[in-house]
Amino acid sequence: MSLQIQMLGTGSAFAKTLYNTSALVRSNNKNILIDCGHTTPKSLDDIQVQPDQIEGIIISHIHADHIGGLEEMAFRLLYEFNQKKTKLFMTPAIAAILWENTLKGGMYNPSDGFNGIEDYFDIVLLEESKPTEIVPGFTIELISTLHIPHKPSYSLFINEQTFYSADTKFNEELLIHEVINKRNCHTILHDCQLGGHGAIHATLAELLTLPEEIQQRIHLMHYGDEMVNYIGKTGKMTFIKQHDVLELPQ
Ligand SMILES: Nc1ccn([C@@H]2O[C@@H]3COP(=O)(O)O[C@H]3[C@H]2O)c(=O)n1
Ligand SMILES: [Zn+2]
Ligand SMILES: [Zn+2]
Repeated sequence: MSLQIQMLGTGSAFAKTLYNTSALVRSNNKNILIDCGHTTPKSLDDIQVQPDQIEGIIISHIHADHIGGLEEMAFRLLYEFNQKKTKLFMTPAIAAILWENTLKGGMYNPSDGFNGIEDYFDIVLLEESKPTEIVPGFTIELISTLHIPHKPSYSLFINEQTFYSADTKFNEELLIHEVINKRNCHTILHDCQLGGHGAIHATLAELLTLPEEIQQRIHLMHYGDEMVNYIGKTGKMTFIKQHDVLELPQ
């Protein structure tokens, strides 16, 4: 048994030199994506992983840097890979809006029988806050986060031991009580806005207020192109880079 996470991108929504923040989790030879932004298919191609090698995609929320690559993935599976489908793992709240609010514009094609999201993907609904083994050895729990008010968005616990924030405002209570005290996560992948104030993301200044023993567990992701100016200024936290691989505890 092994569990690895490889960052496909570590960039913010508007980064131009970094791919969108998303990750490839490998569990016992099954590949699962965490999010699929508009640059994710290119990043997968860089590491020579093809769409038909992806078992499924977990959706954290429906901003384009997290779901903008879904149309390409589905169309390539359909037209280049012999009508294969991949799974989409998401909560009912995301499922209720993903097709109508986003995918339908490009993918609605009734004359060929493509009327809805289930014509392109195998939908797997996940209950919020309920750990679910989605492939052998890989359990996720989706936790509602503070991102855009009234828009569903989720962080993930992986096997109750790793925290992947996706996009969220700084939430000290969640980090201390749920991530550290309750689950004692030793690996934390956290979004990081390098400057400005934290309207919808955790800022570096906010993350730096955490105790050092928590900071040393944190790998920063979802940062801007100006990251190079911040090397050495992140306390005990480190930047994870695109295509870096971490072995995760099981
Ligand atoms: N209230 C908001 C809403 C959005 N944004 C920017 O738009 C991006 C959408 O993707 P993201 O990765 O959530 O980051 C958001 C902000 O850059 C923002 O800066 N403020
Ligand atoms: Zn984002
Ligand atoms: Zn977002």
